[in-house]
Amino acid sequence: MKIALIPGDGIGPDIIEEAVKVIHAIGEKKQISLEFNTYLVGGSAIDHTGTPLPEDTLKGCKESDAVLLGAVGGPKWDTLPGHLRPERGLLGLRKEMTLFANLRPAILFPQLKSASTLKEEIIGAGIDIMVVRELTGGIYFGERGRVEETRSAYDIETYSEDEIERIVRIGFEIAKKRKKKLTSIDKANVLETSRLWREVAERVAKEYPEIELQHMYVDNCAMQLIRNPHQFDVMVTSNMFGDILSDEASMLTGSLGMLPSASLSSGKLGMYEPIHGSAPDIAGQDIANPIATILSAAMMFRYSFEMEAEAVMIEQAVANVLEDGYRTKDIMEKDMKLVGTKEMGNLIAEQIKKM
Ligand SMILES: NC(=O)c1ccc[n+]([C@@H]2O[C@H](COP(=O)([O-])OP(=O)(O)OC[C@H]3O[C@@H](n4cnc5c(N)ncnc54)[C@H](O)[C@@H]3O)[C@@H](O)[C@H]2O)c1
Ligand SMILES: CC(C)[C@H](C(=O)O)[C@@H](O)C(=O)O
Ligand SMILES: [Mg+2]
Repeated sequence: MKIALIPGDGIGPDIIEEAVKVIHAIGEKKQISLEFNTYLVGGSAIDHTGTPLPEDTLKGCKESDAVLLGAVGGPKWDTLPGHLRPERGLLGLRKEMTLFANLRPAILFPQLKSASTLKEEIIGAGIDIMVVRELTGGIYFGERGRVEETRSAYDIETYSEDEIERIVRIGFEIAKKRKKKLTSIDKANVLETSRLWREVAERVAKEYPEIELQHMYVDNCAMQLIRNPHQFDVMVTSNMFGDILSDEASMLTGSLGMLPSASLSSGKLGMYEPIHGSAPDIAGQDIANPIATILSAAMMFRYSFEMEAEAVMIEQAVANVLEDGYRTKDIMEKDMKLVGTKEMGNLIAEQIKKM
């Protein structure tokens, strides 16, 4: 398996190093031959090549079986003009690789029940929501600009019927394998793109009579997620709404440092990335939680390599380490054992070796 690594900026290199340890542990255990190649995207790419998305990165990623990315961005590059921002490198990579479907599972490990922002009586049996975020369209990719005479700026949201249909279908297909409930989130009381989104979702729903489709406005959804997260099984939504709602959902599971993601195309090639950013405030201090990235590696085995047993092995290793009481700072609680980024990675890799 050929894996492209993009450590990126801030805590990116630290968390990728730990995920690589875990992937190696699986490789050794299951005798899988692994080839890693490292590429630049984001701030580090700007520093070395002058552009946030170098050509050889794009080529290398397209020629790999999967891409594992840490995070990009940071204050060092904040004053650069928009087109040179590190984040544009990441957006460009997703677009060039047609990674239109971003799966962001928000799952609460039972060991972290008291780290969740939810009250114990609301958590009940646990949290398991799949956020399906459209990733290559909408306002993040629309026309944008400034009108200097009027000191104004604009960002345009556009969605075509085809773009909506392909992501909504992914939502239905995932719901089919889960609890058969799909919530489509929009702002159809205001936005024309959302009105089209709803029409398309309704049309596609006719092909999935076994799935219960519900529409919800995004503002209400932000509140319902905290009030009663159990009403959700699969959520499907636009690029920007999915970005925001998935960060919100992460706190139900204890920390932003716990949430992985898979960015998928219609083929097997995918990119796997934690949902959090480069966390400049804690970079280089050995305190970042590497679990979101390690769980993203599990998703890589599941979706790009179609190795479900290996994916489950990684998830089980994470659960075992949490069960043994080890915690990074962001999920630390009374009577637990505080460990750093590296130690957490070592513990999870050791669990795999013991399995
Ligand atoms: N996918 C990506 O590469 C990505 C995603 C989001 C933000 N960003 C970029 O990252 C930079 C910082 O953005 P931000 O501060 O708004 O968001 P962030 O996600 O980097 O951090 C938000 C907060 O969560 C904490 N946090 C994040 N990941 C953590 C982890 N693994 N363990 C422990 N704590 C963690 C941070 O310390 C911070 O307090 C910006 O340049 C932003 O554009 C990149
Ligand atoms: C950094 C940014 C471009 C990115 C996004 O908006 O997709 C991030 O917030 C994420 O959630 O992966
Ligand atoms: Mg985000």
